[in-house]
Amino acid sequence: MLKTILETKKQELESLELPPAQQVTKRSLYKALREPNRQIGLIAEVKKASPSKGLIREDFQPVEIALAYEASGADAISVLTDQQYFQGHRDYLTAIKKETTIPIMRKDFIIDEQQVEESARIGADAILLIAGTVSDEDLHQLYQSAHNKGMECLVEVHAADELTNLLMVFTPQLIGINNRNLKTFSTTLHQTEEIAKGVPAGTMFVSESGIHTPEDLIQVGKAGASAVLVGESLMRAESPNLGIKHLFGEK
Ligand SMILES: O=C(O)c1ccccc1NCC(=O)[C@H](O)[C@H](O)COP(=O)(O)O
Repeated sequence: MLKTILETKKQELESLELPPAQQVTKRSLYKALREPNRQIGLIAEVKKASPSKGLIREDFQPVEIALAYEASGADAISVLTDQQYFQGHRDYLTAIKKETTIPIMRKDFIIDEQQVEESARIGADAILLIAGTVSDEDLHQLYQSAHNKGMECLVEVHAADELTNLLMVFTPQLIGINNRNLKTFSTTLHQTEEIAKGVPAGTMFVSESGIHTPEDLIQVGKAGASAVLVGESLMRAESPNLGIKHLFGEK
């Protein structure tokens, strides 16, 4: 699936039109996750659909969802901007940025410098970079470019060897461990437990995907996760607020 998505991204790049730059202040994702509202930080994801689950939330009002996430104590928001596979849009991120006060991360498949510039122009405070989508050297270039434009990065890995190879090139300030197998779409939190062993001491990491319950939070927290990135379980909840309360075991 990842290969298919990347082929689509390359085609989209051929006709990418950069938007005018938004005059916005940058908010620090790193700072927000160093000082989370709860014992473990939450990046709440605005996610209408996905390749693994199809349509997740029919009543999809991205700004209202983001505002409810913020009001419920999320430390940051992840916004899917891929249209073809997730029914996202870059305009959702711009609109959410204007109405919120917490860091907004662009969740897309960023493989080219033009997409980094586009991310800055639409108002992203941070971008997701995914190991294995480009060479680790090119990933480092994109990482440095994002920082030069005032943005931060969540650098995501899906396997222990991916992390080992990445760390031979650079050490990201924030690492994401994705529990989802992008070939089978299955998720297991054992991914976090295993890959976390290779995260350098002092480097924050986020456990992503397949997180639904307070027990899941405890499990990845014990593995050392500073934060979690959660989409589906919050988007399927009756309301984002109730979804977050359920996730943290709050009344
Ligand atoms: O979610 C998918 O089906 C998917 C398929 C292929 C590549 C990426 C995919 N998801 C992106 C993500 O990493 C998740 O949206 C994010 O970690 C939240 O996961 P979840 O809480 O399980 O919705």
